[in-house]
Parts: sequence; structure tokens; C-alpha cells
Amino acid sequence: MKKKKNIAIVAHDNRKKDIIEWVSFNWMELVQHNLICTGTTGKLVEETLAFKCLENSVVPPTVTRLKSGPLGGDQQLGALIVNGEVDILIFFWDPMQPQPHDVDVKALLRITVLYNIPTASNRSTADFIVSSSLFHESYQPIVKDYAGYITREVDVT
Ligand SMILES: O=C(CO)COP(=O)(O)O
Repeated sequence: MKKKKNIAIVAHDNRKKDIIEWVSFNWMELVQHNLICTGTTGKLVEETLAFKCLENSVVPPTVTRLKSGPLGGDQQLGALIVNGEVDILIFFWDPMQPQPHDVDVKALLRITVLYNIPTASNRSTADFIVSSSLFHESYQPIVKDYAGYITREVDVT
């Protein structure tokens, strides 16, 4: 991943207040990168950054907004990760309430492990990521070699 990263930011409804506080606190770090969000989170992130940037006379970043999570946003994000278009995922998911698209959430989290994407599910991890010296440096995550899996013999008899 390059110095300027593609950072995905997502939050379930009960965690949106937390993500907005976190984005508001870390706006200066975040505006140096490309931001991708699921629909509703993206609207809030965009508004928060627009306000902070206006206050500080900084040009606000464009926030790419995908579909809302329950409408396929998590799956879109998963596909972007598979294509190598997301470097970091900040995903404040709700540990207290089941979601209509729980399977999509699980799939997204699985893909982040498969592709070794730094992922924060809570604020302290997000703080560690944003304050890491690697946050503004290039970095090559090591992805496990799945060649053996792709070339395996499948018994179809
Ligand atoms: O449900 C979500 C992630 O699973 C988030 O979707 P929204 O950002 O559209 O609320």
C-alpha cells in the first residue's frame, strides 16, 4: 500500500456516534487519505469532515459512498478488498444487536483476515492504527500464498 491510503470507514447505527467522534478527533490524519464508506456512515463522515475542514480552511476530501450496509455495502467493500483497492478498514460493528445482513458483515470481516487488511473494530484499535508511524508510510502486507489451493486436484468422480 502507498503512503496515501484507501481507508474504509463503516459503523452500525449504535456505533455511529462513536465513529463520528473518532473521525472528528482524527480529521487531520484522515483528510490526507482516500476515504470509502458505506452509505449512511459516508454521509455522516462527509458532513463531519466538511465541518472540520471549513473551520480550518482546508479543502475537504471526497468521500466515496457505497450502498448502505444492509443493501449490499459490506459486499461492495469486500469486493474492493479482493481487488486490492482498500488498505485499512475501520469498522465499528455493533456487538449487542443482530443485523439483517449479519452474513455480509461476517463475510467482510473474513475477507479482511484473508487479505491481511489492518482492521479496527473498536476505538482503541482505531487509535493505534491512526497513530502508527506506518499510517502515512508505504507498507506491503504479507498475504498468504494460496497457489496450492488454486491448483489443487478436485475429485469429481
Ligand atoms: O450496516 C453497515 C455495515 O454493516 C453500515 O451501513 P451504513 O453505513 O449504510 O449504515
